[in-house]
Amino acid sequence: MLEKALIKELINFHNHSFTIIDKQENVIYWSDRAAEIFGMSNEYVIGKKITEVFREEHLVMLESLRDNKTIVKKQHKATNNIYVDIKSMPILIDGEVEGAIVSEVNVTEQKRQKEQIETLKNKVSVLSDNMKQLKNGNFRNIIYKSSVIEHVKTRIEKAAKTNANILITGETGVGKELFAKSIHDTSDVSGEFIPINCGAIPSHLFESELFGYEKGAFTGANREGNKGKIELAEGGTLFLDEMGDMPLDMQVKFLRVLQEKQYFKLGGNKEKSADFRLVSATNRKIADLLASDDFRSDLLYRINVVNIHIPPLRERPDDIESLFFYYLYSLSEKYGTDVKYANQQLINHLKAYHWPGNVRELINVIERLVIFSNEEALNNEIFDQYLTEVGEDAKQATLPSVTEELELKDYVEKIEADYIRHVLEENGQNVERASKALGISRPTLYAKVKRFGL
Ligand SMILES: Nc1ncnc2c1ncn2[C@@H]1O[C@H](COP(=O)(O)OP(=O)(O)OP(=O)(O)O)[C@@H](O)[C@H]1O
Repeated sequence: MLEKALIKELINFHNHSFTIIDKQENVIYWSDRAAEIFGMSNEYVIGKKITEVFREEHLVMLESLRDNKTIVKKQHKATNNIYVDIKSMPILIDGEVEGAIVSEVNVTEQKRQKEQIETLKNKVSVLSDNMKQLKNGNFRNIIYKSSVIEHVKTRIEKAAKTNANILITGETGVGKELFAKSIHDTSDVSGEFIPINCGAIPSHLFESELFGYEKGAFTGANREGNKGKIELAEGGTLFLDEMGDMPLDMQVKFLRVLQEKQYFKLGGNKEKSADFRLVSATNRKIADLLASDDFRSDLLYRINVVNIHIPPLRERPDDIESLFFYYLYSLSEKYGTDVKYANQQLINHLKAYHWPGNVRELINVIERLVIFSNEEALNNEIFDQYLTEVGEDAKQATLPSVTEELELKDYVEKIEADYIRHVLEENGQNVERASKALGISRPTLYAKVKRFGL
């Protein structure tokens, strides 16, 4: 009796569980630790076929039983949410396999902590980059890590020193207004930055918005008259956003201002001089503007002396992580919540998505994650749901769409990086298994992971 009790104590002394099956694959021993790890009682498991208790693909001990193999595995997925270090052996009697024994120790928590540490390390590095960025003079509000944006910054610094008219192009939400502001901040001008959104002003009000009006210029006008944006921008920068939407009749009038540097206020008879630096922006392609009947090409040539193109976010995935953590912090502050933990899988998914709405879309997604994640970690499902909502397959690695600015080798590299990221995820970030699935050696995979920053 005492002996039996002692053996039981010994078996449960460490954190290892023990399970024994017989030749018919029935469970004949299930230790207390096994019951603890898997949350299944002795009474429930003993006598059952092991395949009734666990899914066959998770059962290493069947290999020991069927193939007479000893197997030692680190971080084996025992169930959908439990990871164990495992050792499995056949039980031999007179050289015959009569059963199998498996011993497991639960490492789910260690695995979770290791992942958290990895993410925290990434966070710290991204945040320290962002800190450097915040000290980055006139570009401090622009968060980036990519060499693509570094290149844009260099072009802006050169262009801002001249008086040339600048046209910023780029898809919606890439941050054209931020870059316009940085041009203003970098220029040596004393006046203000005056933005005007050409797409948002009804055409009958456009002229008075831009040129201003004198007292009593028209019925309903302000008695004192009004300053137009051109006057407000004196000695500073006039930023015409969505320039492609300027009404045609205004285009003619504005072109005259640019040529003559003079204009009349509405209802005024004294010519005023126009003295501003012009920065315009459009999300239409220059070639489309030139081809269309609703935009004058002579005006386009005038405003596009220097072109600054802001590439879409999908062409600079390095910026996604920096922007993500920057906005995660600022939006958590805005909503008065703790900054929640973001696991690597979420970051990888964010980096793989093609962001047609660019940074604006990313900010909206982060806002959702901050508002609707209830646990201590951000809820990945919120992003999956979002992808479904916008018609994307959440599980599929997304292919970058073709753009004219991308060279073939860069496009191929992006596909390669996306696919490797996808296979790594499918294999629980296990480099050994992923390298086998990809048909490349482990060192080659490591080198690629490092190069693509996966
Ligand atoms: N690199 C960046 N760092 C920080 N915030 C950014 C960055 N790029 C864009 N944003 C933010 O993304 C949002 C959208 O930017 P913005 O309005 O400048 O886009 P846009 O290119 O002018 O778009 P649209 O063509 O639709 O007007 C803004 O809140 C802006 O502050």
